[in-house]
Amino acid sequence: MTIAADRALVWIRRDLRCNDHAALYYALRRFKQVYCAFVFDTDILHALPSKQDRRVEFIHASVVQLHEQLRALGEQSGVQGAGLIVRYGPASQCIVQLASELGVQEVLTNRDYEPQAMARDQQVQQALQQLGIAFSDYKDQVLLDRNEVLTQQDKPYSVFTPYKRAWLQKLDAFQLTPYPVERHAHHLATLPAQNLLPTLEELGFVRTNLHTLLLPIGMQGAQQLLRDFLSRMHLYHEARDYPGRKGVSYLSVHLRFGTISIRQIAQLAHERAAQGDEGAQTWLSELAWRDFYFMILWHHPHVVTQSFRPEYDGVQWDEAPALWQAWCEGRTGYPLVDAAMRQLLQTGYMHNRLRMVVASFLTKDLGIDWRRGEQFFAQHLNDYDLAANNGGWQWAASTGCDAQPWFRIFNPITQSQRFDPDGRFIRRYVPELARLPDKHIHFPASMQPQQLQACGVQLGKDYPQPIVDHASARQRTLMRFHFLSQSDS
Ligand SMILES: Cc1cc2nc3c(=O)[nH]c(=O)nc-3n(C[C@H](O)[C@H](O)[C@H](O)COP(=O)(O)OP(=O)(O)OC[C@H]3O[C@@H](n4cnc5c(N)ncnc54)[C@H](O)[C@@H]3O)c2cc1C
Repeated sequence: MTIAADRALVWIRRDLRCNDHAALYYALRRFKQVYCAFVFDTDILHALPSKQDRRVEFIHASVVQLHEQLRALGEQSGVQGAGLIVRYGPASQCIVQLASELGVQEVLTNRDYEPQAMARDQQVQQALQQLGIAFSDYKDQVLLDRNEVLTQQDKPYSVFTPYKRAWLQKLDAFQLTPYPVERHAHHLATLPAQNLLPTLEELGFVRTNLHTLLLPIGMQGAQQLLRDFLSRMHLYHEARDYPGRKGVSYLSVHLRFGTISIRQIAQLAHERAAQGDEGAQTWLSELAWRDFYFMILWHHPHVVTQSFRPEYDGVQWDEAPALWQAWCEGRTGYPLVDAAMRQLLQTGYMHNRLRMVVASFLTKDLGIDWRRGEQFFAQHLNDYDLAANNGGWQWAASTGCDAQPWFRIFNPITQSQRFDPDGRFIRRYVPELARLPDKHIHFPASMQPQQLQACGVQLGKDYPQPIVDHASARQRTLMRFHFLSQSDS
């Protein structure tokens, strides 16, 4: 193929890898010299509520790793001194300035679907245009893009099952073929002499407990997790709902920051699913949910602040500051809810079943607006992703597309009995209940004080009394949502 142009800049954002990378591949194929850059965006960093943030640390470590990977990739193809240019400042300005300094003809990047990021990209595109520099973006974050799976009337789907059916039909080998970046790596450019990577401290952040968690970082870490998951993917459909078991992939943070390619993992699942592997089939469905929520966010950006279904904005939520505080701190008196919230606070991760349980508990047992819970998750989840988080919260609160019906209310005790039957997960995060028998660990308030005492627990002192009575809370929720019964019937 003929190479027409001279230089390009690949702007890396939530795609912190150099294998199977759409924008990098197209840049290397079309340009003689390709630079890669990442900006620690102060517009995002300054808005974070704490200077101790596992995500910033994860990104920082992954950026350092990516720099090394790019350098090695260049060396394998005879290019010395390749790597990642790292800048700190408002991304929209830094990228334009860098593109101008390097004298590139085009900035290439992978497409983002969040409204704020799209506005930023538009601003960058306009600024570059004034300098005569082109801007292009590529599908990389998702398997099928916002307009690739539409109904027969060319409309976006709002129900998951038919979406998934159409999604699976479209998901052919072509969509899953990896981009062979390595083949064109001889077009990586040697970096300008001054290229220093800032330390985490220089970015104004301090270390968290990230290194103590079982969370390998960067491209290498993602592949390590994938290898582990591949050995048990066939059991996923049976094991995925039990937080006490190692049933899920734990890849979400890597998908969030693009340290792993969605095509790579989907291809592996697709091959196994085609051979009838039920675990792989179920896992592939979860990847479809991911695309589904990206698609919903893009077509319906109002979901960021409002209910997907406008009539649900009429629900009157409670302020309930004491209940809110107890939920945030994992002190509700419902052990599974408390264990889940403590897992989130201690590790930045929460199992999917538990996300559903605590979101239901906040909205339907405590009557608190889903947006507050969504924000709390946004602050604490390592894998926080606007599309999936908003989709998950609106599903649990019944305000979303294809959501849980409003009259279906999770019982936090039976959920616990069903999905953590021997209390293994509860015991890990609520150690004060460790000595309770399996039968009672799901709801200590049902035990006699003497029984509790024999297990070393005094309710109200060692562990809280339940902050609400589930049966009464359920009735209040049915009343709260009742005005919708006309429109739903
Ligand atoms: C209230 C609520 C909030 C959520 N917030 C987020 C969030 O901020 N970021 C996020 O990535 N996921 C979110 N999810 C979806 C899901 O809980 C996580 O993706 C999953 O728990 C991550 O763990 P895993 O990688 O081991 O998942 P696995 O079970 O191994 O699934 C593999 C991948 O599929 C995708 N996936 C799985 N379930 C969903 C789903 N329901 N919606 C969208 N994608 C899915 C994720 O990318 C996940 O990594 C939320 C769910 C709920 C109910």
